[in-house]
Amino acid sequence: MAIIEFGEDFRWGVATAAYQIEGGVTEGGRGPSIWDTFSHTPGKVLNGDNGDVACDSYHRFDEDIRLMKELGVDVYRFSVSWPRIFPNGKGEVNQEGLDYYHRLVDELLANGIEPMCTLYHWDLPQALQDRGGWNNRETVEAFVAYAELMFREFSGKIHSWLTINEPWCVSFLSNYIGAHAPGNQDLGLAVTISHHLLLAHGKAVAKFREMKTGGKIGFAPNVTWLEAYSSSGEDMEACRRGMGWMIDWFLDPVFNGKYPAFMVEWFADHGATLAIEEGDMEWIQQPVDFIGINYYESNVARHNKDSGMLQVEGIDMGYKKTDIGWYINAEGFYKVLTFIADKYGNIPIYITENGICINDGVEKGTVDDQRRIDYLKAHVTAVARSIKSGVNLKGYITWSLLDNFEWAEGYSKRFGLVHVNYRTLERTKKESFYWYQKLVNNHWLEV
Ligand SMILES: CCOCCOc1ccc(-c2cn(C[C@@H]3NC[C@@H](O)[C@H]3O)nn2)cc1
Repeated sequence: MAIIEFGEDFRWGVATAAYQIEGGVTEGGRGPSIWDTFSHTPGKVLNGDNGDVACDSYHRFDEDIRLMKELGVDVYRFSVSWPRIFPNGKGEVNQEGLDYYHRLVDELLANGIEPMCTLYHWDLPQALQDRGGWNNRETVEAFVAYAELMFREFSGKIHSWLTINEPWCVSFLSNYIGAHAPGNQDLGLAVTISHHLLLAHGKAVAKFREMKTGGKIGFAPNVTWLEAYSSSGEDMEACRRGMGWMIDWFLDPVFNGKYPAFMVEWFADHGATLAIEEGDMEWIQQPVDFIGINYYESNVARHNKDSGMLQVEGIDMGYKKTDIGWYINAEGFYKVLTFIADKYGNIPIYITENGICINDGVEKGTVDDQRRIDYLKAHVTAVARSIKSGVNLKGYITWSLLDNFEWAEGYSKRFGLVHVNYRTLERTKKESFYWYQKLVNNHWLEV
């Protein structure tokens, strides 16, 4: 057995998101979001599931925080439901919504847990969607106004902020592939939305700097690693396109002030062009303090002209799969982290999401999720390897504390260290909870 060690200043956490855990969708003055609309549209979410109740964390966050305290985590990454703060997306502020998040944050601080706040984790106020949503530049300004209010309201309490979670999912998964809310399938629309998301991010960062409220701010792209099936140019280029879509398209503008030319050209060849206005790129490249990286899977891929818009075909190499069908490949985690550090300079990185869907149920009062322990062990080891290789990694936040509403998969897919019975809302600690507790408190693990 080998011992993998982490420094005492390396931070450990758990992550959730508002629409996936809160419930209480008509309580406390909350307005509807696009995920309320989408989940209540027949056929959009598996089994017709929705977030109306979810884990009922709107009423049970004290219990959730007791679990975090028992884990011993340093950080809780949660998201704020924009329509709880601005029920109509902008204009009138809902004080009950602010009060709820003050109670949550105060309880975290009272338990010595640092709040890391994601401002946008996909639950756009429906009122803004009715006016074009992220396709409308008005939504960019509404996001900045929302961010400004949150920075001011929680100044002194929240010191770590993330603007946008997984902009690839918000733009391309939700408006080109169409699997997530609002479910459009238009590449041009998705490309425009990706630009507006980056603009919203950059303008919010600029507002954060202007307000001088203290703390750090970043954003949380989701990434993957695609290993080329062969050393042929076409296979290597296919993998660059696949990763360029998720990584370079979002990080190049923020860190280098321009979109990757090879992707701009590829999208243009498919009828999707960027409408960049004067000053946009200057807003987008506002320096961030850190970047959140969300990683789940990687694969082997090759060129296939008949394989979708990108002409990238994944190859089943026989890697073990999770219960949501994603490949398990911790080597890809190490490779993508070193790739990002090499390409974008050694910006401080938090892993803001990494975890596995394992649907094991409760037996004899526990969940023997050894496969989750194996996944976490391998991926935390990849994090340690990255640190030893010079990647400026500051912390690891696992997805997720609780089983929760996994978007279009509904409640069928379980990512939590804690099992949730969606009928009784009873929380049950899984074996992985105790494994993570030991890692978090020891700062080392045996592999
Ligand atoms: C080509 C067709 O593809 C159809 C589905 O394609 C995807 C891709 C990616 C995802 C996805 C889900 N998650 C986990 C979440 N991250 C944020 C947090 O809320 C977690 O619940 N990350 N990525 C889902 C579906």
